[in-house]
Amino acid sequence: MIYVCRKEHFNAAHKLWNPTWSDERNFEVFGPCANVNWHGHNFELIVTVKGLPDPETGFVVDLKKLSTIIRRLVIDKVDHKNLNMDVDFMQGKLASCEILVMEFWKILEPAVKEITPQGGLYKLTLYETPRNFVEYFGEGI
Ligand SMILES: Nc1nc2c(c(=O)[nH]1)N=C([C@H](O)[C@H](O)COP(=O)(O)OP(=O)(O)OP(=O)(O)O)CN2
Repeated sequence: MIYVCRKEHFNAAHKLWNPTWSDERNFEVFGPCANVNWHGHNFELIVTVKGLPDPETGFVVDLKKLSTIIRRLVIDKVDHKNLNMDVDFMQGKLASCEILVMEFWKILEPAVKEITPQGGLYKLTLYETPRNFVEYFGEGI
């Protein structure tokens, strides 16, 4: 098996806030990430596709097609947006990296399968800052 990766970029605003908690509890748990007037990040999303190379193209997946799918289905919906307010699939959800990457998986997995007959989506890696990142393998959905 070969693992093929495509990295995309977006920037977005959010705040970490649990609406069932008091303001005090939110500030205590989330600190500056609960800033009422939001804060922003330069996110990096790495999509890893697993599969076997097609004997006629040598490709596990056409990276141009993969990039187009990621941009159309995910990046265009979150880039320069407020994740709490503007993004349909994040409505009513906590805007952490963990929740975000699980929602990305639900959207991308079927679309990646369509262009990767001999494989499929293997891993999503989401960098929120250069030092904070999460990895997701599609478990528990
Ligand atoms: N498990 C999670 N923990 C945290 C998340 C998250 O999504 N999942 N998010 C945040 C904040 O939104 C943000 O990432 C915090 O940024 P910051 O503390 O500034 O992190 P940096 O890497 O930029 O800065 P350091 O100085 O290296 O801490 C918090 N936790």
